[in-house]
Amino acid sequence: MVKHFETRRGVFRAVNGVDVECAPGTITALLGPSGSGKTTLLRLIAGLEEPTCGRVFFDNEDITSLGVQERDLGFVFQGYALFKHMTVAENITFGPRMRKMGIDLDAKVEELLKLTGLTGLGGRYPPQLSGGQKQRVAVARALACNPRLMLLDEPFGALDPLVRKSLRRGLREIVQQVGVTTIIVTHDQEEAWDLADHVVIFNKGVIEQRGTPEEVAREPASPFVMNFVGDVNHLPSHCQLVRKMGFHTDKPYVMCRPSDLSVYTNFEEAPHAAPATVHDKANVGRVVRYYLRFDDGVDVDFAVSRRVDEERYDMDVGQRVFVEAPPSRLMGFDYPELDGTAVVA
Ligand SMILES: Nc1ncnc2c1ncn2[C@@H]1O[C@H](COP(=O)(O)OP(=O)(O)OP(=O)(O)O)[C@@H](O)[C@H]1O
Repeated sequence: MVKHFETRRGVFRAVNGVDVECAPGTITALLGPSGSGKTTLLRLIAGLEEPTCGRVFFDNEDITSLGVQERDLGFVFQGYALFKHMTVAENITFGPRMRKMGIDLDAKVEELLKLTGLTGLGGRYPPQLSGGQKQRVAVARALACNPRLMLLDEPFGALDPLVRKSLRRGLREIVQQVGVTTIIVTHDQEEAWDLADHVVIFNKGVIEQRGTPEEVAREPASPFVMNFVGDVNHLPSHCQLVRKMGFHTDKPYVMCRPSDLSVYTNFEEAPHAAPATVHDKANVGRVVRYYLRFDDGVDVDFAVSRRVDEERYDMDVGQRVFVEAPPSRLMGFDYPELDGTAVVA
């Protein structure tokens, strides 16, 4: 799929040759920085945007020339786009009524209210609902026509973190029960990781990596993905730690995850480790975060759960420590490789 936009500054390559396949009944998350082309791809799949070139298939059926209404899709938009002057039940049955589906509408409403945990709220109007309830109405409405594919664009954007978390779990259960193939656009990694069977990492209109959340987290395919997915330390590649670990790269910097560091409090335990001093310590919720400063002045973050900290570390500011990082978990990079800013040509 390719989508170029003509702009006053030149041709904007919003989607620049991507190929995505979604297995039936699974959730695929399109994840990437702002402007990387996720929403544009969703709109191309939906038929809301015409491709510069490329095709969309449902199984072997080419649906590229079908209009939005003919594609059998369910949408959940960022702001939900509920009809304020209609009740929840009327919102849910809007699609089936328009399409004259000839189904038992009351039964459908009851089924979808139950599925989305909204039983009893069918008579309310959207302004009488909480943000989370509105979001669930939007999901119920998207499912009302038994779509072949459900598309969600930042569906939890406007909600507070706790509500988002519980709705995510709810959405996953709903998708599993209904078995509808789902594509969700998000820039929130936690959301993608919690929800998706597959994640597709976008950058500048192309795919940097795709795989299960575990695969992408364990084996990032590029510095961009490693930096985008999870915490990383950036170190000069000639620093003490990198040299002591015997890691060689022709790039000027090296990345390593705080969780991949091994920290020892006795020199005897790790005679080949790089010596450092605990420079600062912060309790962040259930995590204890240490800031370690190597003798060459380079700093790294090291984070452990509070439980592990109590059992194993409990280090004090000023304490000497000895740090190792497995070379297989280090990655050389240069800053331009991390840049997610889109290109105008
Ligand atoms: N109609 C258009 N004309 C010109 N440029 C467009 C048009 N639609 C989208 N773009 C540009 O294409 C790029 C990709 O946009 P898109 O909305 O797909 O990104 P995104 O990854 O979904 O980002 P976000 O997370 O911010 O929504 C953006 O820089 C956007 O400005």
